[in-house]
Amino acid sequence: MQSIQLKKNEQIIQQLEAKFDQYEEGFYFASSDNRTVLYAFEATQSWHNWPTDFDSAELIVGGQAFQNFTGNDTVMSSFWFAPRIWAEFKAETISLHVPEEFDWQEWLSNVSTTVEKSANSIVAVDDESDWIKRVEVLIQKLNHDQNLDKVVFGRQRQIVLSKPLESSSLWQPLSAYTSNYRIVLKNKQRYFVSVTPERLLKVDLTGKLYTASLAGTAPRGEDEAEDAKLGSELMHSRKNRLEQDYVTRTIRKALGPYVKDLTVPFVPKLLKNRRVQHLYSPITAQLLEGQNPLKVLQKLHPTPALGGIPRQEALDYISENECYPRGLFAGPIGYLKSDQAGEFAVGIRSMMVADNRVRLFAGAGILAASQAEAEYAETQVKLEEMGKILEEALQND
Ligand SMILES: C=C(O[C@@H]1C=C(C(=O)O)C=C[C@H]1O)C(=O)O
Repeated sequence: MQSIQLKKNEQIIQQLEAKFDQYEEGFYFASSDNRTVLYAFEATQSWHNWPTDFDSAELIVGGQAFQNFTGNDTVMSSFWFAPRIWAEFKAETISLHVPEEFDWQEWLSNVSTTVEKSANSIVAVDDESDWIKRVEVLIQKLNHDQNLDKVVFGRQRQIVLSKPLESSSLWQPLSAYTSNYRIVLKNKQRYFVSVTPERLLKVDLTGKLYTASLAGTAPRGEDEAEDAKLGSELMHSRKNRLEQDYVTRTIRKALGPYVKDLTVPFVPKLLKNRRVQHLYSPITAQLLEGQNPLKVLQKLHPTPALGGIPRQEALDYISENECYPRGLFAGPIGYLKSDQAGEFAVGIRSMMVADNRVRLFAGAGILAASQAEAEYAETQVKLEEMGKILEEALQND
């Protein structure tokens, strides 16, 4: 491999975005703190489960299905790859990693940045109309079953478009979400797209580890006063504080054997997204010598923010009672470098695009004290986050 340093500019960014059309495998990852921006293309090695034996790869990228899905539906199943070509943003430059003897100038310029546009629109929507009923059944069960405390129950909105959605129309709407992760994973003609706020794991070169406990949701207010009121109600809601505390305790326990110097703030803060706000506790620790970030990731996933409590009972409930497999929704998605630095987010506020078919995903943590209608309203707002991106993308298409 060789790495070329280029001065960062709009034209190169557009060329990298346009490369998604040319490759069967592509990955874009921008972190919510905007410290990491990566583009990666073309698999030299790929995995359909947790990656193993990747000693010679400088970088691996991809995502793990929420529960290992064994169907052959690309992107619904786990997909990781070691890229042949990748670009990483630095403060003023872009470092382009390509094979030796590679004509990178020709590669960069060989793109068509003007895609032909023609109107695209939504022609059908299928929205799991019995979801509220199924949540009522779940709430009953949580009230009577001693062996189940929390289940994050998911739903999918399936949309048919009048023509396939072009990846080129996604970049502009995604770029507005600078306080969230922006992630695109392409495998064959399918894209998984996420603007998640949720970090699952970040490990830096010194082995410092960052994760977070995120659960409990309220909408954003129309104005500052209403927003502060909704935030304060969330901070003081017993049900939401309990839900978030479960997540924090489970993360602490899962990390225990692998880290030292674990710190968790005493009380959560509010994490504000465009349409929702959450209870949030950033957690830091130091990875013990000889421990590997992928192993820690496998121990963390799924946290009760996405699965439930107890873990296995909740996972069984999800696979038996949600209408469709989640695929990459709510699974870990990110990258790991050979120097063991890496970052993985949780693939929520997301959609899967397969030609002219789109699935939007959302879920809500259900406890015995939950109200089905309120949980439905919460998932509606969560669906909106990616729904608005889709609407804008259709206008650009
Ligand atoms: C499952 C989702 O969100 C998760 C569930 C939350 C909740 O129940 O309050 C909050 C944040 C996420 O951990 C989603 O957005 O689809």
